[in-house]
Amino acid sequence: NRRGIRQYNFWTIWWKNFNDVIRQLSYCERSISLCRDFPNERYVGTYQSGIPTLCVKDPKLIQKILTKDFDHFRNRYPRLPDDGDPVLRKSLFLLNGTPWKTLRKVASPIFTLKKLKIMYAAMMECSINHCKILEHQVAPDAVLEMKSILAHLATDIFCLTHFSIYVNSLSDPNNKLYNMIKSIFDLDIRFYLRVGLIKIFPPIARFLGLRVFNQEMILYFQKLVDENRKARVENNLERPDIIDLLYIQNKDNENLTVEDTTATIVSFFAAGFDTVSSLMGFITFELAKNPQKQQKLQTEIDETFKACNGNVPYETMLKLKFLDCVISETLRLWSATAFMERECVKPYTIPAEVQGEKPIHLKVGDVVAIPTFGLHRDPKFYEEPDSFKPERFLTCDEFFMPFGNGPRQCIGNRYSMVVTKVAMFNLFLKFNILPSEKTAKEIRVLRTNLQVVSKDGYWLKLQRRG
Ligand code: HEM
Repeated sequence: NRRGIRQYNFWTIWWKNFNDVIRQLSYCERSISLCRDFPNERYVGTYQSGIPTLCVKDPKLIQKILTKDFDHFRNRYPRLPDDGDPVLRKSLFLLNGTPWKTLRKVASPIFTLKKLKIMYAAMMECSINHCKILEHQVAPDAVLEMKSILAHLATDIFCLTHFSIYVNSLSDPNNKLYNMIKSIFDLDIRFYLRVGLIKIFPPIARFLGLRVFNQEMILYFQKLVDENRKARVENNLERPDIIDLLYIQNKDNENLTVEDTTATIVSFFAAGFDTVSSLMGFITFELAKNPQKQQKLQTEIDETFKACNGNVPYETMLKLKFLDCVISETLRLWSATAFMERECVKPYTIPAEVQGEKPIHLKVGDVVAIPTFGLHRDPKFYEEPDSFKPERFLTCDEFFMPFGNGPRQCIGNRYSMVVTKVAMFNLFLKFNILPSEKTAKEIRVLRTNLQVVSKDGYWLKLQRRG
């Protein structure tokens, strides 16, 4: 209020906090209510665990903050505290300043469309194999929790495209690598207690040797990366995968330590694995609830499959229009995070533009949040914002930032799109996906997860197609 920023009044803040605790609302609901309660404000003042935060809602201002004025907002607001772990500390997601810039420059060329083409055959192989296992091992019309089924597929694709390792986790659920990847997301009460203690009492946490992430998992990945790198260098091996692109083909590889490479790979898994399997889970859920859209997608898939004699080239896969619309509409409705955050690293002024506004002076350390989830469901930008209407993306040019924007946007956005296209193409080619008695009427988002996932899972019926 002192800086001339509108916010909820004092009692509403307390009432909303109380309501949040009682009803266990998710961050997504907060993101939506911030957008809908202040429809005409370009920005709103809010608090996150007591930290004053400027919540920016105006697409033009957001674009400026993320791109043109990026120099003022280079850092992501650190949600996870620094626990001294040499691997976590070097993760692309958490790095800031020059070390972030250097690593981002090294890692970005991995994910060009040309480089992703190298991995397309591996993605196709895993996906076709996965569907074959489902066809042979799962009873017709079985009701399955689709996210966990698709997490097996994501594991297989991630492991083959990162390390050239075949995991086949659906047939071998005890596979060590699969279980290590799953353990990244063991965000149980112990995880939050550890993070809380490291944040609030760092000396005690250091004394107790507490770390944010499971150290067995970090050491496992470190060993895997090290052995994988050594085997390639010693045997002059070339592989169509991310280790090859990041380390072997990289001219700056001497500057990349095992810790850098492990941290980069772990951050790809941590940032990408759950988001990709959730996206695929949400797509199956939305299409099960909207059978006409599913049929429309299957027509596109069947025609393409026939036209290519069953061998769909990479370029054709990328051009599938309706599949693209289905993925975009799902990303709009179910953005991976409720808010994106930046920390102000250089004083910044937001000039007054509208009557009643004052210039806002942001200081170093101030936090800016962008309510992506709420903006994607804002009726100002999207008609019937809570409905699943993929066709809107044939013409839509409204606010749409599922992968963020600017130099700190998601590095894996193209990779995610190719993996999801391949996986959904093969799945809907072979199966119809239908609701069952176990299917939730509507999705309730899990409050305790850092990413947007369904609390009740994605229980759906898998029916083989003719
Ligand atoms: C559907 C899948 C995914 C979604 C929706 C998603 C979304 C996002 C979002 C919203 C951000 C923050 C962007 C910003 O602050 O501007 C981000 C950052 C990031 N994502 Fe993703 N992501 C996905 C998959 C992946 C994958 C597959 C990878 C790795 C292969 C990945 C790696 C990263 C990394 C490393 C960052 C931090 C980048 C940096 O700070 O330089 N993501 N992602």
